[in-house]
Amino acid sequence: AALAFLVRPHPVHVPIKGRHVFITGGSSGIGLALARQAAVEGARVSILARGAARLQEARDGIRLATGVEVATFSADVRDADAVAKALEASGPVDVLVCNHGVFSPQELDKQDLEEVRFMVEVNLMGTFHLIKAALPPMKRNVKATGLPASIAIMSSQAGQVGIYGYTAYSASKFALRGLAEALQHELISDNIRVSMIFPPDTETPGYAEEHRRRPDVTNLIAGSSPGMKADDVAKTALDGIKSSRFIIPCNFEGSMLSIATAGLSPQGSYFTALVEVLFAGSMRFLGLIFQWNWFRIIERWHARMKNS
Ligand SMILES: NC(=O)C1=CN([C@@H]2O[C@H](COP(=O)(O)OP(=O)(O)OC[C@H]3O[C@@H](n4cnc5c(N)ncnc54)[C@H](OP(=O)(O)O)[C@@H]3O)[C@@H](O)[C@H]2O)C=CC1
Ligand SMILES: CCCCCCCCCCCCCCCC(=O)[C@@H](N)CO
Repeated sequence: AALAFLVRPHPVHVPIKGRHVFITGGSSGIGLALARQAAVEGARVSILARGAARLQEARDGIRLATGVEVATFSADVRDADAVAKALEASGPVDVLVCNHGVFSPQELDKQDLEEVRFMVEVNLMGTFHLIKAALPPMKRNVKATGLPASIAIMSSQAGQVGIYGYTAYSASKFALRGLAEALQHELISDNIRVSMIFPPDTETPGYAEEHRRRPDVTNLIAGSSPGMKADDVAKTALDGIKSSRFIIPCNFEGSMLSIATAGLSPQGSYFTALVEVLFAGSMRFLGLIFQWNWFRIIERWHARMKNS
């Protein structure tokens, strides 16, 4: 009962029908699935990415599948001015989904510093650029309509646990956690909710590309969490955003991982808060078992490399 009183912020329903949903990385993978599903649910959808050709293909594909015309904006999220211009042109956003992301897995010792900078610039700074540009009109729109708005950030399970091969990627995704938790404090009085989505490996063009170069150890560790289809991640993400959930896990392992890494994140659901409190200890214990297994994988892998 104490928890029912404590949980903050109280959940609200964030409607998307008839509202402006702006999705970055909407020309491929999870972002494209999100755009398609938001269109089906009657949202006015805008998608942003760099490549105009893939944006056009995405737009045609969504029109074919749903009859809905999405707006497309070609910009690199690393360019704050280009992002500001795109958001100016798109009009006030009710649900901003910062889904864009790049990932080049490699041991840091072997990785180019330029690749590290690239992931941090796109995944972290790109998200700052989007939020900075979207906030003023979003606040005005919430005041005018009285409806809650949402800023959703696409993280990853590698944004909840750092694993071999993902030093820069995990760093960029962990940083987004700090951004999201602080941002929710700053925006709660404006009736703007913040959500983070934590998918496992997901079948997308980006993942297909990544899989070609990902270290075997990373494949083995990431394999601890069963992969998902982009449509399923998108559905889970949209449901969580509409329910103003702060932490949105995508599979069962992700739910356990979210309990093990709940930290002091906001929790609006009394039931989830109860589960977090009851299972914190055992999830930590399970986490230790996963780390025991991962270090065993790493040891055996290096032993094999030495002998070969
Ligand atoms: N696939 C997976 O296994 C998982 C993915 N994620 C996260 O989900 C998100 C989407 O991943 P996924 O669908 O696989 O990615 P894809 O590589 O399939 O698509 C990435 C999208 O982001 C756009 N994008 C990339 N860089 C920029 C940039 N600098 N500026 C603007 N747009 C950009 C791409 O378009 P363009 O290149 O034309 O700019 C494309 O639309 C990422 O944040 C990723 O970290 C999380 C967990 C698992
Ligand atoms: C209580 C303990 C339970 C723990 C079980 C879960 C273990 C998760 C292992 C890490 C998975 C990393 C996936 C990265 C996906 C990704 O982001 C890349 N494909 C690039 O996009």
